[in-house]
Amino acid sequence: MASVEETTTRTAGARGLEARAVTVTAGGQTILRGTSITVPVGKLVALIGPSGSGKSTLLRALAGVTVPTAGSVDLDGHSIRLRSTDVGYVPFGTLLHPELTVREALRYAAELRLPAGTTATELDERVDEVLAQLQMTDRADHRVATLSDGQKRRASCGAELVGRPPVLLLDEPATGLDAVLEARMMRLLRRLADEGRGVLVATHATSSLGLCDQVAVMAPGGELRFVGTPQEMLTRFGVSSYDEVYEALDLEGAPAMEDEPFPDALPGPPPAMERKPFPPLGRQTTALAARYATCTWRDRRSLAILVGQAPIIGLGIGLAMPPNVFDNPTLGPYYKVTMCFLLLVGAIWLGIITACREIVKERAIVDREVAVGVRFDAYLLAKCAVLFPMVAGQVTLLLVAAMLLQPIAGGPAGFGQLLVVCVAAGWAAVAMGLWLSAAVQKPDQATSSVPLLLIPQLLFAGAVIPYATMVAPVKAVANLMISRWALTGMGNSVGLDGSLSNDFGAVTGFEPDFYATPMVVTVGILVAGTLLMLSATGMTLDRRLSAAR
Ligand SMILES: Nc1ncnc2c1ncn2[C@@H]1O[C@H](COP(=O)(O)OP(=O)(O)OP(=O)(O)O)[C@@H](O)[C@H]1O
Repeated sequence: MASVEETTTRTAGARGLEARAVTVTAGGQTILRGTSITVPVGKLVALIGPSGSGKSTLLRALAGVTVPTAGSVDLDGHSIRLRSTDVGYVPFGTLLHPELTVREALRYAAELRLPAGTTATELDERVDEVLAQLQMTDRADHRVATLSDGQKRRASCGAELVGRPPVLLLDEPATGLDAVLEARMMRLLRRLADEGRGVLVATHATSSLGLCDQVAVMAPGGELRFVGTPQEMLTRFGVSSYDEVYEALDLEGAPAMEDEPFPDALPGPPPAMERKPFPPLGRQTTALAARYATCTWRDRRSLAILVGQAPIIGLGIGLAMPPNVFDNPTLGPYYKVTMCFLLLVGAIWLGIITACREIVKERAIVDREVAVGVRFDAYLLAKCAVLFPMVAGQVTLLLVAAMLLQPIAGGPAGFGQLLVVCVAAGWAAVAMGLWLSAAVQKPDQATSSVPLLLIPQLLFAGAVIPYATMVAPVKAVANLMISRWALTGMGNSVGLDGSLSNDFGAVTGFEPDFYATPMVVTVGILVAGTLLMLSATGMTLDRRLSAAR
C-alpha cells in the first residue's frame, strides 16, 4: 500500500502522466496489453473504445489504483506509486454522500485533501473557487441526493478538484446524460484542461470529441490501437464520423500501433519532488467524524429504526419477565440471571447491528479517500466517535425501558453499575460490528453474517448453559466472549454473587463465584476486548486496502 505517512509528494511545474507498456492481467486473462500513453498538462485526451476493451482498467492503472503486471506509470517523472495521492480520479458513479449538500461534500473533501496548515478560510475559498469552476454555485446548498445525474458527476469531479491535482482521470462522466448535458460536461473538461491540468476522459459519447486535443482508441482485448488528434483518427481509420471508428475497429486490417510503441516523452525535465504535509490525524478524524455524524443525523429513517428499537426491546424484556424480578423473594435467582442475560443480549445486538454496515456501505469512498492520503485509523476513530455515544444512548434507552417495568434493587447506584457494564458490552459489540463491516464485501453480507457473531455470544455467556457446567476447553472459549464477562459484571451489579447459594449452584450450575469478579475487572476486560477488536478491524482494513492497490 502507498504510504499514508504524514507527507505527500507534490511538484511545482507539473508535466503530466506517462504510461509505458502497461500490461494488466486479472483472473488469468490479459485485460490490458502493453499500453503506452501520455496525458500532458494542459491537454484534454479522450479514451474511447467498445465496452469491455479495457478503458476502466487503463484508468485504474494510470491512477495508481491498480498495480500493473508489467510496465510503468509516472507522474511528472516519478512513479505513480509515490504520486497516486496527486492524481484526481473520478471512477464511474458518484463517490459523494447523498445526505450532504454539495458545499458540505466539497468542504469535507478539501479538509481531507489539502495540506496541513490550510486555514478554514482558505478551505472555504477553495470550495467556492471549485463551485464556480463547475458552474455549480447556485446548487451549492442542495443535497447531493437531489441533484440530477449530470450535476452529481460534476460534483464528484469537484471533490477531486479541490485537491488541485495536476492530472484528472474520469471514467465515463457523460454516460446516461442527454446530448446537451454531455456537451456541457465535455466543455467543462476542456476548460479544466485549458487551466493547466492534464485531463483523460474515458467515454462512449463521441459527439464532443472535436473538443479534445487527442483521442486514444482501445480495441477489444485491451489493445491501444491509436492515439492522435480527432482529425488524424478519422483519416487513420478511413471514416468520416467518430461513431464509424467503432465499426472500423471490428474490421480486419484496422490500424495497429506496433510501429509506434511509445509516445513522445513529455517535454522538459522532471521537476523535483516537494514534500508537503498531509492533514494531521486529528484534523482528518474531526472532519470524518463531523461528516459521519451529519450523514447519520440526516438519514432520519435509519436512525429512528436503530434508536427506536432499543426501548422496544427493553419494554419487551420487562413485560415478558414475571413482575419485580430483582426484588421478589418468591422468585428464585434464576430469573435475575435470565433478566441480566436478556438485557445483555439486547446491548450486544444493538452494538453489532448499529455498526455492521458502517464501513462496508462506504467502501468505495473509503478506498478513494485512503488513496488520496486519508489515514484508515482516522476513519476508524471517526466511526467510534459517533457510534460509541450513539450505542451508549441506545443501551441507556434499553435499560431505562426495562427498568420502568422491572425496577432494580439498589436504586440509581445499582442502575448505574448495570448501565456501565451494558454500555461497555455495547461498545465491544460495536468493535465486533466494525470488524465485520471491514471484512465483508457488501452491506448485505454484513447483515446476514450478524448471527455468526451473535450466536456464540448467546451460547457461551454462561446463562443458557451455566459456566460451571462447561468442560475446560469450552470454558476457555467462553472466556474469549464479551457476553461471559458482561454477564459476570451485570450479575455482580444486581448482587447475584450474594444471592446465589452454593446449594442452588450445585443443582443448577449457576454458582455465586461466577459473579464474584469485581466490576472494575470485568469492565477492564470488556474495554481491552474492545481495543483488541478495533485493532483487528484496523488490520483487516489495512490488509484489504493494501490488496486493492
Ligand atoms: N478484476 C477482474 N478480473 C477479471 N476480469 C476483469 C477484471 N476487471 C475487468 N475485467 C475484464 O477486463 C475487460 C475490460 O474491462 P474494463 O472494465 O476495463 O472495460 P471498459 O472498456 O471500461 O468497459 P465499459 O466501457 O463497459 O466500462 C472486461 O472483459 C472485463 O470483464
